[in-house]
Amino acid sequence: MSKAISKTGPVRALGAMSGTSLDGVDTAVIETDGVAIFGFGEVGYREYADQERSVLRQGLGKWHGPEVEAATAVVNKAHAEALAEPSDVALIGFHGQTLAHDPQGRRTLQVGDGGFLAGALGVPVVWDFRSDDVAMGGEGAPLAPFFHFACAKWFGATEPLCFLNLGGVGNLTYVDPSFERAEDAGALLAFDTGPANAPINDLMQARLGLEMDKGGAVAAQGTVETGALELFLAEPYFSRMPPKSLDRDDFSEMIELVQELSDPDAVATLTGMCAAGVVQGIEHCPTPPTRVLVTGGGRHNPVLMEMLRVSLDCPVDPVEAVGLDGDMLEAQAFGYLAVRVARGMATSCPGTTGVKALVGGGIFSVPETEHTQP
Ligand SMILES: Nc1ncnc2c1ncn2[C@@H]1O[C@H](COP(=O)(O)OP(=O)(O)OP(=O)(O)O)[C@@H](O)[C@H]1O
Ligand SMILES: CC(=O)N[C@H]1[C@@H]2OC[C@@H](O2)[C@@H](O)[C@@H]1O[C@H](C)C(=O)O
Repeated sequence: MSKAISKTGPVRALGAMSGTSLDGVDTAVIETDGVAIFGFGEVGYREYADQERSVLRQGLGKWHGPEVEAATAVVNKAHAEALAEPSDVALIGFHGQTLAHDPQGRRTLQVGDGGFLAGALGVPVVWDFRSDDVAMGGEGAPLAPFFHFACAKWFGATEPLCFLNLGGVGNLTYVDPSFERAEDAGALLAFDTGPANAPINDLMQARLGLEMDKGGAVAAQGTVETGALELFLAEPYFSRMPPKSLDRDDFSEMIELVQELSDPDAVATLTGMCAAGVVQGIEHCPTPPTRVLVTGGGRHNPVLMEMLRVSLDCPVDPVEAVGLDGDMLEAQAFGYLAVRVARGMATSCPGTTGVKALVGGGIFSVPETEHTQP
């Protein structure tokens, strides 16, 4: 297989994402020239074993030391397995696992070694997508917005709309598809809306020994406690102008706000907090979006989706409504971004991460030599 990436035309790239929920590695093929999407291909999923997940969990919030090394080994092994198929790809975009994120301190850590994976898989790997943006004063997240812009063009959107990712953390991208390029000032505004599923999962685990509130079944039995919700919304994060981003556990103390509540009321209230963060966030959009397209695991939670529908003035649908795959959008995004990095194109801009100028972040590692800048 040729190790060089052609300078023009579509590339078949494989993206991999290990998200803040710590459930597993999503992989997805995308065909793109770094601007337009030409097609979507095979998808895969490699779940973390319980023991692996607990190693990752122990690494959360740490920047170095044995826990970080152990988490790196888990991420390397899981991705070497997850990315072995399909083999006929020209490039891999490897996000890694975020252990810690502190843009104000100009540091962010996604573990996993792209140089090792390039050697193991025999395919060039783009990785460490966030560090350059953070080093240049950006938030380092979210990075999916350039891909969201391409998705809007792909399905023929003509009016401003939002993509909402409800993973462990929530993030929103406002897209104005009347602009020609994602880089154009005003085409994109993006930011993290607040905690999404992470606190719900944490509470479900701590109280009921369950991984998640499947189908919103527990929340559906409860009532949102408005006092706790108001305290949550008083957090300065919500009035801060975007772009802005969060670490997975930045709001971990919110569980204390629901400590005295019954299980159903506590879960309902955490679900309400996720929805309220989104509703508050949408107020920051330059114009009201004509629709909200929801991606990530939270779209499978009907209680959460209904809370959004009753509070927002536009249709709220899963991204499947426009032919996209909400379980794979982030993996596709990092395949897409890898092609942009390989071709020297930007991956973030002032509207997406608050960085002062366009940034094309990422390390490009080829199988023979490691850690080569593109
Ligand atoms: N059927 C379901 N019912 C309720 N919640 C669900 C369901 N399926 C998934 N979820 C929630 O979605 C979470 C997984 O979402 P997702 O895979 O988008 O997260 P992630 O990609 O790891 O996070 P992030 O986008 O923050 O990096 C699960 O941990 C769970 O909380
Ligand atoms: C630092 C980090 O890993 N951030 C993730 C996280 O998960 C959701 C939200 O917080 C988002 O900002 C980002 O991921 C998506 C893929 C992004 O960069 O667009």
